[in-house]
Amino acid sequence: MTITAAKVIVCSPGRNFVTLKIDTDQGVHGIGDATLNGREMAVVAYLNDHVCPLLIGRDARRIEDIWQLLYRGAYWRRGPVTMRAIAAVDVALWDIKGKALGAPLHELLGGKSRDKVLVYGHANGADIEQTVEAVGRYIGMGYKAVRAQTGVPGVPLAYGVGRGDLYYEPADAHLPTETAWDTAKYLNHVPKLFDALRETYGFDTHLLHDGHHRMTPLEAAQLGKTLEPHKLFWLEDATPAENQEAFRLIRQHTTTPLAVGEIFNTLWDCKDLIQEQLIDYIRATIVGAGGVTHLRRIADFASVWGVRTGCHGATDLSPVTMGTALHFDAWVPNFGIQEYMRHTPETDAVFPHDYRFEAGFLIPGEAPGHGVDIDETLAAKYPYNPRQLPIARLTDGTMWNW
Ligand SMILES: O=C(O)[C@@H](O)[C@@H](O)[C@H](O)[C@H](O)CO
Ligand SMILES: [Mg+2]
Repeated sequence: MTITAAKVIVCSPGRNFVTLKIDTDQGVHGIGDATLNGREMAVVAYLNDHVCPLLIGRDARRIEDIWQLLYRGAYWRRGPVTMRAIAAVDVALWDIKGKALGAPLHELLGGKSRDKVLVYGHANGADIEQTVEAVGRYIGMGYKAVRAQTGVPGVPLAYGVGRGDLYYEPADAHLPTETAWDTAKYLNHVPKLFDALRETYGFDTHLLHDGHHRMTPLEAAQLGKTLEPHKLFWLEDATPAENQEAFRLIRQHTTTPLAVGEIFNTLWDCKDLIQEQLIDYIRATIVGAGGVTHLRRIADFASVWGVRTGCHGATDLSPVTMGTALHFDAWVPNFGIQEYMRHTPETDAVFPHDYRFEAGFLIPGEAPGHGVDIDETLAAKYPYNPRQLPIARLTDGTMWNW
């Protein structure tokens, strides 16, 4: 089965997506996601100029060899651009293999370990009252797990506070929106949110929270300790993780479960975090971490150390990544949870898919491959719309982590 064409499709049905379509001489095609929020065109160039020409004429069945070709063969390893390009090729090839064999992706991985995938939704509000109401709406929709973020008094445009009920897209302007940050105010305020949530809804719903890389390790340790009585499912991205050792300090001070990894690209970004059991959940996902082939390697390594998966699932990961992740989640033995931020109806129409939400779970579906396609005619109606993620500055103007 020979690869005859590889085409990059950029579209913006509400937000930007980069999609790779690979054709074969047997009439079977596969789709992969290569979206890198705010830096999309770098991956487009990487694919068009350096990867697609390498694929033509190769045997589409040799997924592992093509993965190694793109990883080792470039000489320059790792990084978000390279690994997203590799992920797009890898996912398209798994899709082709599934379609050629008439098997859904989870069958190729080893079959289902579970019939449905536990997901968490995103509830947020400008203040505690609004966030408590938003969490109630998610519980009303059947969610068993909800991430809660709230505005912080004195911190304009705090992370995680959306503008609508269901949809949240932080990449909102051609040039980055400036937001403010004050960790002391945040640390005083957030525990009050979780007091209110536990008082209102009890302990039957899993609650999660995202620190979005804003705290120092010691501040994160303090927050983790304060939130112990609230029994979070996890505290995410408590501190930046370039320095994996930073998590040792947090770990030594709190039993609040820790999750990190949405910006990780390879196993090398989380090797120490996992083998020293400094985290409980690894949040790397298909598009960020080199596709099914590499994420499976990370998950297997994590399983040795009792670390569970918690794939990133924000809206900047296209339905192609979501569909693929759900097959992965249905198979992976050390599954934890899957993030699920809903795509808009415009996005869903451009990417017809087989997965569906049912009472707090997503069901991957039984279509061959990953079950997600692209409607190219519809996609062409939504041209690229340059958008960047916001930046954050401390009150004295110092650049901080958004
Ligand atoms: O946990 C999450 O989903 C967030 O951290 C993301 O929304 C993140 O901000 C975006 O993926 C950035 O593009
Ligand atoms: Mg996050």
